[in-house]
Amino acid sequence: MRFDVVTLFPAIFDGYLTQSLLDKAIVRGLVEIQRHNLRDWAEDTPHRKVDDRPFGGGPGMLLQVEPTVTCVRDVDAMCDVPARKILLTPQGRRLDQRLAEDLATSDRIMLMCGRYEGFDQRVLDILQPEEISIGDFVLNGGEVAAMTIIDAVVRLLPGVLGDEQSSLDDSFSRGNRMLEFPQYTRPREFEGHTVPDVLLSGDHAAIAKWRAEQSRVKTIDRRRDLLPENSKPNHEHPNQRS
Ligand SMILES: Nc1cc(-c2ccc3ccn(Cc4ccc(CN5CCCC5)cc4)c3c2)n[nH]1
Repeated sequence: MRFDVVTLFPAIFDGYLTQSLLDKAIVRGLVEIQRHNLRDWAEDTPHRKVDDRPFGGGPGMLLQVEPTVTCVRDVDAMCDVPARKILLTPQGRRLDQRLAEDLATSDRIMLMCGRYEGFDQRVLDILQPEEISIGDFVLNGGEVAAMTIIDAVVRLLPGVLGDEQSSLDDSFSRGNRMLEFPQYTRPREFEGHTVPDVLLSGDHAAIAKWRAEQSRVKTIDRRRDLLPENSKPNHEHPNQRS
């Protein structure tokens, strides 16, 4: 899979791209991440301006339609595979595991990271990107949201996580909607806190039963909304794919 990230701050991704899981996946050719600095498509030099004040007044600045549309079209044309265009915004469809699984089926994804007060509306009207939010809070730009999407998607790609780390039985994966059971490792006792005996018993049926019960109790306590009897569809954003 290839990600193309359009951003004013490509350096924000430096540390993230060298972290082990992603670095290994890139090295193994399972994923490719290309960054594109929107400022390289600015019309006028030397200021390389890509933002301007909103018509009608209001706070802050907006990213202008001309450099953005030109940039996205040029980036899209850099590779034969057309990119699934995603614009990060607080107003988008909420990212959840189902959407991450859907994104993981794409061959190429372009992540459009805005800054300031966002993009001129005509960027959305012309390019018709899918709009995705990572939660009901306002970040300072799209880059952290873009990294979140990359993180959630890359781990789902075949071969990225070793079999022993499979994402198959994550909470939320493949329709699983229960919270995780408590997990323990050595030592068996720490400051008087011990490991539940059942986990040391070697009785795999009893362990599975205990874990299922722990998940159920935790889910009822913290996220009743996840229980099958309470589930409701994730209302898709009007311009979202099905
Ligand atoms: N899930 C999620 C995604 C983002 C996100 C993504 C991209 C950008 C680009 C710029 N911003 C900052 C920003 C500032 C102001 C407004 C508009 N105002 C907010 C409250 C009243 C009107 C919107 C946005 C982003 C934020 N945040 N949270």
